[in-house]
Amino acid sequence: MSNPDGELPTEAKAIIAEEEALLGRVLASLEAARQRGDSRHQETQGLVAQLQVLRDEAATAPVADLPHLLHQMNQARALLERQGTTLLPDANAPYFAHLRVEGPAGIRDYLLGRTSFADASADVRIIDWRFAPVARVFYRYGEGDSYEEWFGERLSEGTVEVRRLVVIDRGRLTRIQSGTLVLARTPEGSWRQLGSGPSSQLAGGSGTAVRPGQLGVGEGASRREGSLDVTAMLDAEQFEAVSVAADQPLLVLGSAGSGKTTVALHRLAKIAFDDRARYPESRMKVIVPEEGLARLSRRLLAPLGLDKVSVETLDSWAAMAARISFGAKAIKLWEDTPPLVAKLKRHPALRLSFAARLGVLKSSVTTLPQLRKRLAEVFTDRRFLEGVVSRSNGDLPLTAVDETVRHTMLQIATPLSRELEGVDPERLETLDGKSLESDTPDALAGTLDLEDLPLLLFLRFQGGNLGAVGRLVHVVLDETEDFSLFELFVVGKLLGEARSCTLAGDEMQQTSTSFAGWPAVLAELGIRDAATCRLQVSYRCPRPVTELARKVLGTQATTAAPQTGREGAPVGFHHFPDEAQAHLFIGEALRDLLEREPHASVAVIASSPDQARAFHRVVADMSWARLVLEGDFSFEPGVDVTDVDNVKGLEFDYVVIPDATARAYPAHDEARRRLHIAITRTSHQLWIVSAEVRSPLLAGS
Ligand SMILES: Nc1ncnc2c1ncn2[C@@H]1O[C@H](COP(=O)(O)OP(=O)(O)OP(=O)(O)O)[C@@H](O)[C@H]1O
Repeated sequence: MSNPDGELPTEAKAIIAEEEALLGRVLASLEAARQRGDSRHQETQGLVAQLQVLRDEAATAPVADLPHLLHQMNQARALLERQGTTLLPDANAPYFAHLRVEGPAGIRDYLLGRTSFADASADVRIIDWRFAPVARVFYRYGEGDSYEEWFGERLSEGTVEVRRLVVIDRGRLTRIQSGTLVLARTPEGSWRQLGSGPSSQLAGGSGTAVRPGQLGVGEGASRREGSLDVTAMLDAEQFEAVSVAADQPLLVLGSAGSGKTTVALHRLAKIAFDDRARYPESRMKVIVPEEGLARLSRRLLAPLGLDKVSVETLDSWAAMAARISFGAKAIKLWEDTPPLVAKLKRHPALRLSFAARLGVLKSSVTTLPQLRKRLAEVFTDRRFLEGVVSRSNGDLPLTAVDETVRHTMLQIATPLSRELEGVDPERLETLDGKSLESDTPDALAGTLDLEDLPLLLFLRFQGGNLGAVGRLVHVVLDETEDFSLFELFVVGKLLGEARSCTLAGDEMQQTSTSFAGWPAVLAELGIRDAATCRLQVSYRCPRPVTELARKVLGTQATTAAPQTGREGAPVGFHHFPDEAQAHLFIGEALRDLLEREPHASVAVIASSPDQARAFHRVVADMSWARLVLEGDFSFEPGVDVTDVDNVKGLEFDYVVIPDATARAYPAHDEARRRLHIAITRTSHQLWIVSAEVRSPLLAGS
């Protein structure tokens, strides 16, 4: 539904006029501030003006209100002291929400933004969403609600008169959302009213008018700079979680797309802002399992003002921590550990076996060569490994013992190059110029597996400490269900006694069977009293997608179904006799889609890198097609051809699963979770394509 400007209801026209006038006032006020001097000076002026307003209020306020006003003045003063690096609000997008309250001081308009600014003479108040007490009113109450909030020592009561989300793009108002009323400016400059209802509450909204067999619902037809800022959209439950005291460990649980990453990163922003001295950015860290999510997290942190916080993948973090801890310039790593060996080395059963052997493992041995030797003894000790397998309750097969011993023997063998020391180097090259070791088991000699690093750090800690690895004041672990207990142990030691951390996770998205459960995760980190929040609303996926995702999970769905208010296009199922036909069909559909919707973000999520490569050949010559197998997503419009292991935590307008076959996704718990992850990356429309034998997980769909 859309109305041209002239046909807008009177109420809508009044809202647009009011918001335009407000923005005009803000921009004029900012321009005046800018002209009065450099922005730093003006920020000072803004805060000084704010202080002046508070002081004026204090002069006439009842005695009972004074503590509250003094509290606010103190905070403004603290801001003044630390505002050496803060600037005026960005005139391109100075705020993202408008709140009008009728309270003890009469009617007041507040604008929520990322940098505070006040101009009393122009009646302009931009407040920082992280800091201003009144921001709580915005996040906790709806339009027309009466509110009661403690600001410092004072109970403030009033009514929320206006609560609107706005998008300002390059200094121009482009979107207003007031309850279910959504108004958007067209590229031609007129205003139209978009469909009402919960579907329009997400970025871009979603259409349901899809022709059968056609991919695309119009989301990528034009550029989307004008989408609502998620900071403005945090729901009351999410804001509550963001506001949990910094020294309280917080576990954020929820189904795919419920906003766990959003909450964890906003909490980080709030903690950094509230107490910069205690929580400097340089000593906070975000650790995630995959490169793609690391890149996305960096992109999300930048607008929150946290570009200095380091975001690392588990592997790069462990490699760096090990190098620092052991004072080693480089550690020769083998990144292609056989899957079964990797599974054993990350399994909770190994942690239990280590615990049982700690008496033997505990010693003053702390150097890398010594600990490496100790680890090699463990991984060639069949009796010990059989114990691990039996502790895994059938999760690890007995063949894991042989594989681990064989792999370890090759790693501890003397590298061929050392054995052949003194021999003419030219004679040690093969005909194609490679070294004698490459591509042979000898290449393994002298290497460690990536999975060994947390184990070595664990062992090193038993001997005393972790050496020079820097302490952390707060850490965000995202997709925590994929961290091994050894990794968690090391993180716990780096956090020290304070244990200030945010753990985001969803047990239904574990990609291996090594998840030991949330109590074990907390215990390993040394946390006894975590606050827990379980996010209830699925924001990313429309209803047809969440419903299919639940069905695919089957008995693996361990929690209640999330609420999902958003309708959307039905899931498209397409089956072909053979793979070549399926690929051709998808290729054509993508070409057609990208012609109609050049700004769409699409993922073709295959079950494995080989399958991704196979499909990519079909579209390789298209400028919009990218093969992404190492998490190197660009987040640009176009098609990313990738595999399930790359996409955790990410989202795309359109998702195509090209190989929903019985081979790729058999009736197996791990396959259920993997298919569920691929499915839930969808923001707007999902296609499931299969050839030959269809996956049994889709039976009845
Ligand atoms: N309150 C909200 N209103 C509207 N959109 C929201 C809200 N909270 C989060 N979102 C959006 O929902 C999407 C999913 O959020 P996010 O990635 O944080 O979820 P997640 O739980 O971490 O997902 P996953 O389990 O897949 O990692 C994002 O596009 C985010 O901007």
